[in-house]
Amino acid sequence: MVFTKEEVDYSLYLVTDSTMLPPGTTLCSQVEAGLKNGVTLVQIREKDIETKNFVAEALEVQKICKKYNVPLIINDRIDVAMAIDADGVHVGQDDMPIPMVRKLLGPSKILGWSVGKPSEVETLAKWGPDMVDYIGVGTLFPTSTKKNPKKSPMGPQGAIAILDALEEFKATWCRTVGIGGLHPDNIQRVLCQCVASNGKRSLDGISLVSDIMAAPDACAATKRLRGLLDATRYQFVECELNNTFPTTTSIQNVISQVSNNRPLVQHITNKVHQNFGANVTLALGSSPIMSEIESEVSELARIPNASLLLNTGSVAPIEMLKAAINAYNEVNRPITFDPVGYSATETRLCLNNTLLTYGQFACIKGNCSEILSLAKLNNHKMKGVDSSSGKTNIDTLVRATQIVAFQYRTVAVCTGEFDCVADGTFGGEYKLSSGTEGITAEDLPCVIIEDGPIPIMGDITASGCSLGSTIASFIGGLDSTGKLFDAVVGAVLLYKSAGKLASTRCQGSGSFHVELIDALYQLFHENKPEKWSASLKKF
Ligand SMILES: Cc1nc(C(=O)O)sc1CCOP(=O)(O)O
Ligand SMILES: C=C1C=NC(C(F)(F)F)=NC1=N
Repeated sequence: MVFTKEEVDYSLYLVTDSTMLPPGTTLCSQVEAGLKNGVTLVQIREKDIETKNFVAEALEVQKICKKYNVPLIINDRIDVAMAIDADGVHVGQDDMPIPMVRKLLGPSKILGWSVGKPSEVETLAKWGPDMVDYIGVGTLFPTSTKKNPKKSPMGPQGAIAILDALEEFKATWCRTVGIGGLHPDNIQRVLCQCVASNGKRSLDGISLVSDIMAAPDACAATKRLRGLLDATRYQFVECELNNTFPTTTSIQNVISQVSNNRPLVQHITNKVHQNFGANVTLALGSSPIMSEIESEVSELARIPNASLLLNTGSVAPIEMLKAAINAYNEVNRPITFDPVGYSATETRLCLNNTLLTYGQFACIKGNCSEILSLAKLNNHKMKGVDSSSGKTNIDTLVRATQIVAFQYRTVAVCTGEFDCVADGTFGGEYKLSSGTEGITAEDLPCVIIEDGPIPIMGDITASGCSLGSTIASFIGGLDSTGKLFDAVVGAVLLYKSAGKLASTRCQGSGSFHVELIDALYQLFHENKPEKWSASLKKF
């Protein structure tokens, strides 16, 4: 049977490996279990195997694929592919050059290429639509399946760059599958985040090896993967993600919910912020815990209304930070991420990028420099960890906030004299292939919160960090009907209003600290947002 290229379903692409089979299973039994439960494309990949055995194995697998009417791709071995009349071939960058492979295979066979950087996309685009039919985009996450990996994990943000290159070089025919360390805990995040910046395409599927080949129950493993692919929503928090414009009433409801639910706000943060952050959290009727103990993080995440504030000024070891992200993502409890000094040093850039690759955040909050850097609109390094002194115009700040919200599928906050809040969650919706159907970052809902300059805000420690505590409290305190965007906007509006109020009452930076806590306490417990001084307007 010959498959026309248009009808190939790339959604769940199994790549085999006979070196990781659990006891009692065979290569064929694992492949068949996959095909029975939703695998849509199979690739035989054997690194060190005698050709005779490879051919025998390929013929066996081919027979099973025919039974399920699924195409069979051979990795690297074009001779074997031709010998058994397989449906296609997959080659890597160091294998036989694509034009030669195409010449041997003929025009109707499926030809796949491993792609790890935009320049390789430019090359395939130049070859045109008769050459590469699909690309394996990776390595997304660390994996032990591929030996001597030459590529370091690119994460979803790296995949976005590849998708952008396909759009830039107009390789519209080319399909894409993500690969490398894909498992149920990161697949929906990948499907959500890996969208081209023009919104016109997302991954056409995922490709994996060990999640199925090493599974003692390959049927169950495949069913789980199929379920994640067929879902249309990635609900990474328990509250509502659909966006409506926040009103004083909806913000009042948020505060009532926080008051009633008294969220546990776990702070993993820098030493300077700890004490003040805990007091801000208490002023907001919430319960702070400053724990950096890896072994208790799963327990804390399971406490009702738990909420994590991850402020990367913390010196906690990266493994502990990863464990915390995992623990909260696993139970759909919110994480507020504050990439302090995002790109001020190589160390911080690497740490923050790793963490951003590693988890899904309900909110990413930063100052102008941090958000501009995250949005790659700030090509020079940040000056220290304080927000940049240079004035950036509001349009640029809004765009940067929207880009961060879009690319990380989160509610992004950019703080400064004007605070911007943009909602990039799309209600948690995602689609294979068609991305956000053309909706781009600049289409995202964005609000601006202002109350005039409050210069003294910059004269105390942890004022920015404590907005993080406020956001984490508000998100953590939501009921399942509460809306994420309302909570974040409400937190920023309250914090700005309290800052202004405290600045009118204080005698200097020392009393400002105290007045700020009092103002937060009073405005929170009074819960009359219509009286707050800060203004909220739609961008
Ligand atoms: C075959 C392969 N190619 C990769 C690439 O990055 O090109 S990563 C990889 C192995 C993926 O295995 P697992 O799903 O077990 O992580
Ligand atoms: C190295 C590889 C990278 N990607 C893919 C696939 F996902 F199938 F495209 N297969 C490989 N063998």
